[in-house]
Amino acid sequence: MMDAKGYEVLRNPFLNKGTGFTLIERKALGLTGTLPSQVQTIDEQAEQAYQQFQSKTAPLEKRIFLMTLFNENITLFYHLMDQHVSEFMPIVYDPVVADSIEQYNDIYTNPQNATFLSVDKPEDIKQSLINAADGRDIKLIVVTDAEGILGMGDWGVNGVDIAVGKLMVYTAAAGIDPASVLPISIDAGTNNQALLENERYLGNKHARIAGDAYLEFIDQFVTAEQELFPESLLHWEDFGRANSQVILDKYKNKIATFNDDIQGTGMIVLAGVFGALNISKERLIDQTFVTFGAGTAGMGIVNQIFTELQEAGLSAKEAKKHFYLVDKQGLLFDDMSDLTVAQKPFTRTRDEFSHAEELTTLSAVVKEIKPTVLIGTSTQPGTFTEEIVKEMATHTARPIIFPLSNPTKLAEATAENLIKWTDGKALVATGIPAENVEYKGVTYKIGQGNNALIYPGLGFGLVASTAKLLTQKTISAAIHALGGLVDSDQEGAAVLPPVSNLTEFSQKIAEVTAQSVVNQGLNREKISDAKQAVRDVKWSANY
Ligand SMILES: NC(=O)c1ccc[n+]([C@@H]2O[C@H](COP(=O)([O-])OP(=O)(O)OC[C@H]3O[C@@H](n4cnc5c(N)ncnc54)[C@H](O)[C@@H]3O)[C@@H](O)[C@H]2O)c1
Ligand SMILES: O=C(O)C[C@H](O)C(=O)O
Ligand SMILES: [Mn+2]
Repeated sequence: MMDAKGYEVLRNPFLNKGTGFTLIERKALGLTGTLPSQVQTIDEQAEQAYQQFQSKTAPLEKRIFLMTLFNENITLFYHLMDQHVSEFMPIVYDPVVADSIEQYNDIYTNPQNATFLSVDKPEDIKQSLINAADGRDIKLIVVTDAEGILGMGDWGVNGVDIAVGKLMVYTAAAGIDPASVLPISIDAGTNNQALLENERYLGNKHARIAGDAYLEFIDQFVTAEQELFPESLLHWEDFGRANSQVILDKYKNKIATFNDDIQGTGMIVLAGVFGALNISKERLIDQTFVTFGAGTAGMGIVNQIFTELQEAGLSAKEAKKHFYLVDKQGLLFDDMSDLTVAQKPFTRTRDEFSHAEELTTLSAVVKEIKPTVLIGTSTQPGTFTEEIVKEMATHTARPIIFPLSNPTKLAEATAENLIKWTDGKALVATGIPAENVEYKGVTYKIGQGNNALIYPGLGFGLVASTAKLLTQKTISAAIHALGGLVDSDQEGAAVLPPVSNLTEFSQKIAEVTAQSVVNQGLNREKISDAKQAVRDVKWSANY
């Protein structure tokens, strides 16, 4: 790749600078005459590209423009994104990434250097990874099988865009070298009937392969991936409820890996709860949690808070009493036959209640339990109703309410309604970005309770410190790094720091993560100064 010449250089987005090539470079690379005579600085190029970006009105058009730019000139793309992080995040990532996944077949363009692995061709795994890496030294992989894309269900091969989007946030937020990353789609088939019937669908046109055959394919993938990129971090994204925890448990003590929906979400939500408690001046051990939607994310959140309650001195038995899980069945009881492995330890018994059989709705549970914290990862829009929220607010001075389901159309409530219904008392975080809420003369800032606020720093810290494993100790350290970054005394303060500071706090999370890895002796390479190690590998988007 480094010896590329002429159009090979211009067509390689990792190498291309377009009109940014100096005359000397043009001569050396055989580009003389292939570009107009003026040489532009990257800022001049960025200004022109931004103007073009702004001329598009539809969010999906904006996204297509940015993806085309990415495919042409990666350095310029990130230089521009650096200047407009808060504006670009919702376009390259959630929520607009959801539109691009839904319309993938119709707007298909060059797949951003992604790897496509087919469950029908296990023999191709290794060569596919080699082809897509194209000689690059891969340090970070985001892989999805797209069975649970955000809250939208199964999107088959279209889901590759979430892996691409997550990686773009990694580089924009934490500064991981884009040449060292690889997005991967595992095409295990799809159970999305509309896709199967769509003539333009680009993935395997058969039902999802499940069970042992599926897990065997995953294992072949992990083996090949580890063999080819032994120092890489493997990030799992948007797998289905039945597989996500199983896969994580299988590999978490063997390789550097994490599941973003389970662990990343657990981390950001606990950080948000801490932020809220800083404002209300209350203690974690005094909270009662109702989680609505006890799936991958919901149980990741419960487990993270459960761990923290024990850190705070509670026994496992005492800590469990703080949780009430609500899923499709209503409150989850130990006698139910359709519980997941993750749910089982946190169920309740019917004899705890005088009318257990009535606790089949969120409304009934909130009335009965009087929670202080309500978390939504249910994929069910509008389910945090005015009645439920007002009921909660009558028993709790500062109710903590996080409607986290993505994308926008699936959120359990809007921040604005939560502030109004509780007369400004609710401490709110939402999954997607939310505007400030003006209410009775106070400006309420709304934190974004999205794992994107934490996984880039965490992952980059692991890569920079050449971590062999991710431990609970490191996870806790990273969560606490995010605390104390919000001015909680200001009226209407947010529970999490703003996305406009994403690069700043991702750096801090990365440093704390790297330090924790080194403290535990989990680094592969010798590292004398963890902070310096993070600075050393940080990539910046300049020529
Ligand atoms: N903000 C974030 O950082 C973040 C992170 C991860 C997931 N999420 C969002 O959380 C949602 C869930 O994601 P997941 O990966 O956990 O999916 P999942 O499928 O694993 O879990 C969803 C759960 O909701 C339950 N559910 C469905 N209908 C319900 C109903 N009517 N009442 C109660 N429960 C119901 C399902 O049975 C399941 O247990 C998605 O919308 C996703 O976008 C947000
Ligand atoms: O992708 C996001 O916006 C967050 C999260 O990973 C999700 O699945 O919703
Ligand atoms: Mn996700």
